[in-house]
Amino acid sequence: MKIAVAGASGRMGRMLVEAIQNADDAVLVGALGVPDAPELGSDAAAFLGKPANVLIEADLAKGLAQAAYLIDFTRPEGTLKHLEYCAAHGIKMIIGTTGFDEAGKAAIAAAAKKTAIVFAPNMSVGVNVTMKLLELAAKSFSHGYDIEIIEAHHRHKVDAPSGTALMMGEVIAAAQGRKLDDVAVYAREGVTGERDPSSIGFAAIRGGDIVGDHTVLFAGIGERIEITHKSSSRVTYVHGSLRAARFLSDKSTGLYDMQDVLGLR
Ligand SMILES: NC(=O)C1=CN([C@@H]2O[C@H](COP(=O)(O)OP(=O)(O)OC[C@H]3O[C@@H](n4cnc5c(N)ncnc54)[C@H](OP(=O)(O)O)[C@@H]3O)[C@@H](O)[C@H]2O)C=CC1
Ligand SMILES: O=C(O)C1=N[C@H](C(=O)O)C[C@H](O)C1
Repeated sequence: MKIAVAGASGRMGRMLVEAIQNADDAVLVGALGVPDAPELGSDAAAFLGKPANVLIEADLAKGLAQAAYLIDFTRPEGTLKHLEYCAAHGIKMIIGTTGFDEAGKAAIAAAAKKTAIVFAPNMSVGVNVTMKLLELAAKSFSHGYDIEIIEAHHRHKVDAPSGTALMMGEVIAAAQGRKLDDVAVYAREGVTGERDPSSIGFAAIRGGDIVGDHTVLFAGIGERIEITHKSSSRVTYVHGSLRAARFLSDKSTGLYDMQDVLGLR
């Protein structure tokens, strides 16, 4: 697989570069960075002490010249720019970026008519299996249980709630025949009044180097159930991304997520 990495000097980008360098079935053929970034023009694998002979480029035509796949963990505005180029040139995309608005998600769906895309807020096997547990729990606890989603991430994360927490909310709401937009409560402050029993609440914690923790609390009278996933390393997202690229190898168009990749649908 001829893969380019966007955000090549970011937390996920670097780990992806390293994993591709170590994979038998993948080769790094491109690396993207933002204009004016100090890393531009340097070797994407320089931090490993073993060059990949691939320079970090801001020009998409240069950075993606040989790419069949782009793995993108950047920011919504960056991903959407890359998306336009990839759709026009038939480059398959694995999108891990979070924080898209509805228009951004619609643009990804439209681009998937021209190229094949895996778009998922969490590439780890564990989180995606947890989604199935949540579906089951949500059906069983649809009455009499208050639902709260608590997530914790490192101090550098810029979006809240996390994409994973939002997906958990969507999965739970759908399992209960509801729409997350109608029931989500994203913040509480001051005299809030009693909890609306139909709501799904969110709380976001930011601090230190927390990789990514998610807990869903089903709080009833006399008992509470907590379903928790904790990431201790980004390596699970990296492995999931490469698995997603392999999944796309025989697809030319279409929008998929990690439930499709892992056969969990
Ligand atoms: N789906 C999943 O499994 C996971 C998703 N994520 C998501 O991936 C994204 C990146 O996370 P992380 O690696 O921690 O973040 P980092 O900030 O470490 O890396 C982001 C990279 O993208 C670059 N970038 C920033 N803005 C733009 C832009 N407008 N256009 C192009 N490139 C840009 C940054 O360059 P510079 O530093 O020069 O600004 C940096 O290299 C986040 O949205 C996060 O939520 C993270 C982990 C797992
Ligand atoms: O920004 C991160 O770090 C992460 N972002 C993703 C999200 O928003 O859900 C996935 C993971 O939790 C790490």
